[in-house]
Amino acid sequence: MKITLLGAGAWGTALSIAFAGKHQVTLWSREEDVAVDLRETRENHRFFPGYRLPEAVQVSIDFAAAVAEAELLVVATPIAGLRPTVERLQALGCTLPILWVCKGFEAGSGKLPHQVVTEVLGPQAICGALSGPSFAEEVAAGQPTAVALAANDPAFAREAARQLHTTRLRIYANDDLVGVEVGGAIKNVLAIATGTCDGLGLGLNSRAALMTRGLAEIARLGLALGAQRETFMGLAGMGDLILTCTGDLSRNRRVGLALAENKSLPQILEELGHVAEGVYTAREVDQLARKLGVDMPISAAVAAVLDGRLSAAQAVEQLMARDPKEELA
Ligand SMILES: NC(=O)c1ccc[n+]([C@@H]2O[C@H](COP(=O)([O-])OP(=O)(O)OC[C@H]3O[C@@H](n4cnc5c(N)ncnc54)[C@H](O)[C@@H]3O)[C@@H](O)[C@H]2O)c1
Ligand SMILES: O=P(O)(O)OC[C@H](O)CO
Repeated sequence: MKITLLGAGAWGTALSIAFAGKHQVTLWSREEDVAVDLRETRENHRFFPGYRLPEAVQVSIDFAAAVAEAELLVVATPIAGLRPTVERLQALGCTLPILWVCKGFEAGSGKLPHQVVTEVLGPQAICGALSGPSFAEEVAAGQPTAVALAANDPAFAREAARQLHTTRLRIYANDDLVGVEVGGAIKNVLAIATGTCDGLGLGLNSRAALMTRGLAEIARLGLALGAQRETFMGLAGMGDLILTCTGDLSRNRRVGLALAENKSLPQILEELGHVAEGVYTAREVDQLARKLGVDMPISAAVAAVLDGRLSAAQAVEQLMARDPKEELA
């Protein structure tokens, strides 16, 4: 299959390496210097140093040409880049099936990726999300990984999962697009919480409590948005939550660790050099939860710390000072 990846950050570059063994891959970069680097050195020194791009991967900065030669598009920008990217596709009259790999609620609108895509391209667009526990570095290195693929068309989800599946990257089709997107979005907020907790030295009990009660928050908001509870026990829910909350490769976890050192958010993001989606999604989740009347105290605390309304230590005290409640309420 001819696949064009739109976005040459860490994840787009890693996926182009993973897909290249089985498919004809084009990697489109919006930054010309990244494309030149990739062509000349076969390495993305800016976003993904240390991993070699196979010779077979074509590198392009020509958006229209990269789209024209594809049978499947994979949008690999952060969620902030999803709307502008699909608007460019719409302007080209593109009717190709589209997958996205970004995780989050769109800043400002609070929309999930599939809502953004169908708002721009219309409900007839065949599209879906590839999500789950997957650090770019490990996927590029060919380490065994399993993720979920959900779409607005279940037959497309199954076929795309079958096509993209390899012996290194297991892809499980899932019919619950909302659940897959919600799990991937909120785990980033909880990874910031867990990183902060670990950075403050609050111990392993705290980490387990945050992850477990965090999963309850994911499920509560997900169910309110129409997701299926079982999805949150799967790869895009608990799987990605475990990975991102405990793995130091996570950018979101590293934001939390740095917040515990009282570094300012601008400094943290500058040092990171990559997107940490939880920083933008925390506020959207907090607002959506309030609007829908869903109790999400951990996500609210993360939003308050990121906005400078609470210190990390104050957020912990506030969470622990809440009234007792029933676990399954
Ligand atoms: N890195 C990972 O391990 C990983 C794994 C799974 C999912 N993801 C998700 O994939 C998405 C991209 O992550 P990444 O690691 O590649 O980020 P990154 O910070 O490494 O790279 C971001 C890329 O997106 C491009 N970009 C940024 N804003 C854009 C815009 N407005 N329009 C077009 N392009 C834009 C940048 O030029 C760059 O190529 C995020 O939503 C992330 O949560 C990342
Ligand atoms: O580095 P993070 O925190 O953006 O996480 C990367 C992936 O989403 C993990 O599945």
